[in-house]
Amino acid sequence: MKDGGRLAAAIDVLTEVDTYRRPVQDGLKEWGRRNRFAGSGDRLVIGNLVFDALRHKLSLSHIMGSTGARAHILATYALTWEFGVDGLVAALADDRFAPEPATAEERARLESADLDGAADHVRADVPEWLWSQFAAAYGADAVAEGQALARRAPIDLRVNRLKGDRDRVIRRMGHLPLEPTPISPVGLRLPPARAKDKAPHVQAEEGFRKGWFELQDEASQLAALVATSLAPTQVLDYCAGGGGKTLALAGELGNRGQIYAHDALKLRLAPIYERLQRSGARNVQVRDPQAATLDDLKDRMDLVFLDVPCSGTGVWRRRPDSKWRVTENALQGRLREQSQVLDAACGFVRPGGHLLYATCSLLPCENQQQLGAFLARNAAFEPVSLGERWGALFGEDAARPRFSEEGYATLSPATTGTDGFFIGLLRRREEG
Ligand SMILES: C[S@@+](CC[C@H](N)C(=O)[O-])C[C@H]1O[C@@H](n2cnc3c(N)ncnc32)[C@H](O)[C@@H]1O
Repeated sequence: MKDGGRLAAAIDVLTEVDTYRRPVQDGLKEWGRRNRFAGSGDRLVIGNLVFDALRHKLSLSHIMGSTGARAHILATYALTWEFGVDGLVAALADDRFAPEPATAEERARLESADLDGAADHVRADVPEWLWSQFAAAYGADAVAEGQALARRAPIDLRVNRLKGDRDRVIRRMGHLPLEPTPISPVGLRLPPARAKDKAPHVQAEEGFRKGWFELQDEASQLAALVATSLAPTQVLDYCAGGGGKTLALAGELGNRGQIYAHDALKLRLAPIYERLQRSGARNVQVRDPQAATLDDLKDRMDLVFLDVPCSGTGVWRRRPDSKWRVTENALQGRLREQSQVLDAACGFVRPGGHLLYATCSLLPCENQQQLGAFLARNAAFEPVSLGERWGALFGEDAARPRFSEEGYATLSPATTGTDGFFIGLLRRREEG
């Protein structure tokens, strides 16, 4: 396919995604079934166009004076992908499967790419109903935070210290442009793919199959490093899911102590068994909720790690379609789950032990406010400031997240170059 036909296909897919609020991957699959002539390269470019259009949905609507899929896709090609108006006009002229040529008004709007007079949430590409929370939390930086969340994310790898170190992985994977991550000492980063390019499929690498590394954003790596810096020997990963954090904790604990991996949903734990095998971790016990209870762990854990379900506002770079699907109702549901998880899991912490609460959200209601409410219900716990530890853990020159009064850390693409992520550390008082 030429670019003209790909632009037409992207408009079709985006129309479907917008109309039925479908995940992009479903829309792409359906389009692929109906158009079997398209190759994988075509599907990649079509997908990239749709995802990038969704990243900038509000600002592109303002520039184009239209909320339609055609306007968004044409603007993505000309502006975000930097083919310019001439490049777009040429692509549309060059292919009989292309959409209609750009109108004079479309061309003029693309030429001026004017965001003057656009509201802040439009310039930030943040859904309007969430803007008051963003603005309250990030003040003068809120637009920059939103804009950083609208860019493509790099691919971060976490090197598994049970199997080697960062230098070895760089040496053995010299065909990829890997760079050490700026903050995490076990992270490696690949730059985001540009425009039509395909991101490298790192899971096809020999090193992945051998367990030298896992895919994991730097923010999640840092949460695990904060946790293991407490040198815990008994750890409960209460919301272990597919095991991303469990594996990171295990990689740092060097097979010492015991990690219990639990999740409310047996199905969510399914990938963990194969991942643990690949990683070489031998100190992880998976507690399937249907087969085992956690009663024997009450009051015994040095550390309870809570990677709770959340709105996912911090990972919009990776899932731009989720930005427009999240609803007030869903957010309220997550808030209820988070407080239930906190109340259910805190009883496993031993006196003097720690509870680490993490979300991939940038909304204070899911983060510091959720912990504030928990502390009001549980006098046995107190906050532990990460602000004072950050430099000692990651180096005095390391980028610093925003720290709340209590010392909770909020990481974000704009401040730490990571996904948006919250880490709050609490300690159970000795007498609690
Ligand atoms: C953010 S995901 C965890 C991701 C995982 N830690 C990782 O790094 O791959 C949140 C998990 O919490 C689980 N969950 C939700 N409610 C729960 C509850 N009440 N108790 C335990 N787990 C719960 C969900 O099933 C989901 O797997």
